[in-house]
Amino acid sequence: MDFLYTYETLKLEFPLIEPEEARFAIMGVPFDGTTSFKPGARFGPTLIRHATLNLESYIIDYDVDIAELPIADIGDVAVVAGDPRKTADRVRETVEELKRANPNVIPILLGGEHSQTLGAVEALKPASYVVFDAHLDLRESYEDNPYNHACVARRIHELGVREAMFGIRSGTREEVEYAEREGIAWVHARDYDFDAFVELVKPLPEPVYLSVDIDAFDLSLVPSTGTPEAGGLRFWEVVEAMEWLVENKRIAGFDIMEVAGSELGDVTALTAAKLLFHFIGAMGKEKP
Ligand SMILES: N=C(N)NCCCCNCCCN
Ligand SMILES: [Mn+2]
Ligand SMILES: [Mn+2]
Repeated sequence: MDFLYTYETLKLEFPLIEPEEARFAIMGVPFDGTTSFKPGARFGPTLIRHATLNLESYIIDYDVDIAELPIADIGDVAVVAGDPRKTADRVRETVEELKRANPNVIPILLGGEHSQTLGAVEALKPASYVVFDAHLDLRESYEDNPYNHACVARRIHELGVREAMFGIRSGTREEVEYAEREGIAWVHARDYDFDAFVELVKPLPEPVYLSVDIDAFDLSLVPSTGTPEAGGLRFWEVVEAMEWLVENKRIAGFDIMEVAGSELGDVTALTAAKLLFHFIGAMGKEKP
């Protein structure tokens, strides 16, 4: 099917199907118009798709071959350079088109700045937002723009979506106070463990939107990202949390954001690609 705002890109290497028939629909959002520190998020979606070429489609952990699952790739959303709100509007409209064509499909965004998660959340209207991130992203505005990537969790909270954040190690005093005042739960990367995750996420209402800002991981795994921060989470810590969510909660959508870089085979994209395959594999295992 055709979408108003997407265009064709590099695809995964195994056969894909049309979005109308798919259980998962991958879409790239190559937006980096408000990147504050390290550039290259516009290449994130392409770098992640390219990095998947290195991976087996058979996921050894789950005895699932994701090449046998119904996956679509609808390409990349055409961005409005420098305008995160207009681009997120296109993301929202694209996800709405997708859900109209196939109400059961789970959109998977590859980004691209975290600002773009807002468009998907607006379209999907989840009850809860679970996010792995180094940053609180609770600013009222950043660099004169309320739709900057550093404000995305605040905009989502304002929609009435319940939030829980993990891997946090950066924010302003105002953001910390806002979280406290608004009852937004977050766990510092230093304090993170599986039990802390389950305790906070268990009571959350469904469906849940799961967002992974790639900078949540330890810097050694994700050197190419917009605002890198030392001291993050291990790969399997995030995978184990994701597995619990997939087993225990209805998932509305998933994204892997803030992947940047300028070289094929970048470590960051390899981390993101493996996480992507594990998400699809875990979903394929749990709910056939
Ligand atoms: N959500 C985010 N990614 N926030 C990070 C914003 C950039 C903070 N720079 C502060 C630099 C002060 N010298
Ligand atoms: Mn971040
Ligand atoms: Mn973020």
